[in-house]
Amino acid sequence: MTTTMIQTKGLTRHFTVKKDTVEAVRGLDLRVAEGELVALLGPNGAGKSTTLRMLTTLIPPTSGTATVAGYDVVAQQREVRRVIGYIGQGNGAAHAQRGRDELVSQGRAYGMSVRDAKERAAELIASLDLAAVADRPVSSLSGGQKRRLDIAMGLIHAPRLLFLDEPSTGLDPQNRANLQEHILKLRAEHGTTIVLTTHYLDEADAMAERVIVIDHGTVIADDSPARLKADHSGDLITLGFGSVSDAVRAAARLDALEGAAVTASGATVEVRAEGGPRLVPGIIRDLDATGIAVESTAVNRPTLDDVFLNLTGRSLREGGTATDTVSAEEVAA
Ligand SMILES: Nc1ncnc2c1ncn2[C@@H]1O[C@H](COP(=O)(O)OP(=O)(O)OP(=O)(O)O)[C@@H](O)[C@H]1O
Repeated sequence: MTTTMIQTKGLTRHFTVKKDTVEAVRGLDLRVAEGELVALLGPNGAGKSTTLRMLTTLIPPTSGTATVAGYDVVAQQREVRRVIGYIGQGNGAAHAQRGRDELVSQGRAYGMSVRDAKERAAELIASLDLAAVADRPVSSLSGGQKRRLDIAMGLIHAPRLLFLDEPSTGLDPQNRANLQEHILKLRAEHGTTIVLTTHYLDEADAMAERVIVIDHGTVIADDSPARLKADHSGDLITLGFGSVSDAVRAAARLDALEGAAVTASGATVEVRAEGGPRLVPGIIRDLDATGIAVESTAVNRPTLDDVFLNLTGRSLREGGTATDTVSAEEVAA
């Protein structure tokens, strides 16, 4: 039996803006077990931050209930705060201070002795790779180093549960990869339960064993990235033809393929189906036999964006979001 770390029932939060009501979170039912690494994935405005802010006691729910480590987020705020670490969007430490001093002050604020706070700060500085910069003013740190310091601040009191709101927003790809590695290491070393929000598809895919997809304040899917992709999407086969009429004829023929969704656009036909790489040779042979030459092929694996598109009819992708698209050769390999 796994210990429940987070349990919400009908968790709801409304905001009133002028006379309008914004239903930021609508009746969320969630359970997160101790030790899980869960990503809340959704577009801007889906309700991810509002959910975290309720779970971290920063704002009360409009209705519904939530417990964290067995404590009620409304009635037992102090107990909840003792067991969690929260790294919001751009916490930003005081800039003239040295990172190490920031960490010790934060530890003291949690009631740690100076000695314990110093010891823990030194540990975190080492494990988050901050040794070279910990004694410099925070204002001189790079974005990636500041974000790692934010994480150290959230971890100073050794929380059992860490909330990370958009941990890598504003970081370049190298720093993002670096940060992800640090988070995974922390978890491996301390068994910390981690809940992070992200709208980076690749981040959710690479880090989380469980992805909770949120849209308009409700959960629309909840599973491992691999299962989500297998259940809600298929491979995308793109076929290129010499003419629009060939593409139209090919699409008509491919429509007969069981379990496949076919769309034609110009001289290109897209087929969404399971087991794409295995289907392609047969498709080429079949079309060839009916006098339609396939000029190019590509097979792309499904991404979490395809899952979201399939579930909502909209794309989650925003500018700069990486994909896990691979070429036909890689798929076949
Ligand atoms: N303090 C507030 N007052 C009014 N509306 C709010 C407030 N906070 C959030 N909202 C609204 O609630 C909805 C959910 O916002 P929330 O910040 O939770 O989304 P999100 O999924 O975290 O988005 P992002 O990825 O952009 O951070 C949005 O429509 C937002 O405008």
